[in-house]
Amino acid sequence: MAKILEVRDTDVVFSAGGSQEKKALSNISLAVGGKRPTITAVVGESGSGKTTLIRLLLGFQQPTRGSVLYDGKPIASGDHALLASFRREVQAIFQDPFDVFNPFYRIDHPLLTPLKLFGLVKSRDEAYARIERTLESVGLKPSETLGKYPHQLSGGQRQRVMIARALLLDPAIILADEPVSMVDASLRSTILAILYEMNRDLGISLIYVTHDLTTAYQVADSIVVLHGGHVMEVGPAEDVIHRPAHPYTRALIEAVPSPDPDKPWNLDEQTASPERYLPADGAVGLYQIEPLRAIAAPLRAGEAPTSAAAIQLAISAERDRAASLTVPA
Ligand SMILES: Nc1ncnc2c1ncn2[C@@H]1O[C@H](COP(=O)(O)OP(=O)(O)OP(=O)(O)O)[C@@H](O)[C@H]1O
Repeated sequence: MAKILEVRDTDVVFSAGGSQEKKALSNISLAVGGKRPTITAVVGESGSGKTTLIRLLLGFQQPTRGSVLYDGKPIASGDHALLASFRREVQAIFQDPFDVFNPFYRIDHPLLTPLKLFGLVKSRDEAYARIERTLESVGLKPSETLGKYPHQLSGGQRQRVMIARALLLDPAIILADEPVSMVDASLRSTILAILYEMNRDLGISLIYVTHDLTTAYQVADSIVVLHGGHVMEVGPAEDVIHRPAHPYTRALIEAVPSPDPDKPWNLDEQTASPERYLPADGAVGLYQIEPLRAIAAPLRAGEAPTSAAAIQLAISAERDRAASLTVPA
């Protein structure tokens, strides 16, 4: 059964010079994984503690109080078997894919290394077959990706290679720290759709960290609102957005920009035609669209497209378009 990754009653306090202290996280409890794969969005402004939370969940940051548990056991317990499964089953996707890749290695290197490290393949051919399959699953052409150096790929391609790298290890949980904040709007849709499909089709649980409530609403089952290291509000995405309980959440929602300044962010217009949200260049508008999670099943032949399904098709078309772009030499 899928394991649970959990932080329980944790504080993280940093030294802020001299006797000064900065409490980056206060009394945080959060769990992800388990039987039903979910997407949990952690939403907060700059400095709210989002990255500290991800670092805590990855075991890169020690809690000052409380514990980080995987499969019910503290990851800091020195249990090597637990740590090995944690390192393979819990993967991360970061904001800036350029930071992650060593510029002196071809893109093949960071894809081959974890496969070898975890003993997941018996031969180089098997490794490449697996890598090629995974690259294709995130909309990349292996022939245009492998053998290249990181700077020869676009930001969106690098981001997808990073997602492929996480997927190669067949993870149960993915922690995505602002995975779309450095890419343009059309790639944002593509990458969000990939994250959504990882959850729906591969049964991976995700924590999606973002400062953007609209994309959180689009993909997440539940939303955690973080402010000053405290959880302000947590609940199903529908409730947090439509019926925010905390004044801070209400303020965040009111601050979401609308594509039409004369029109407020109106999530009640879910039955409206989706075409109005699709800009002429085919990129899917991120505002006022229906949540991807509303799509329960793919379209069947002859079935009238719902507006949500039409958006999904537009996203797929956009992904195909992005995948067909050739890499400049
Ligand atoms: N190593 C550190 N030493 C001291 N203070 C830190 C350290 N890391 C983070 N902080 C502080 O903790 C708070 C939370 O930082 P964190 O990076 O988690 O926020 P964030 O929500 O990810 O912000 P952003 O969206 O800008 O990346 C901030 O006030 C930050 O200055």
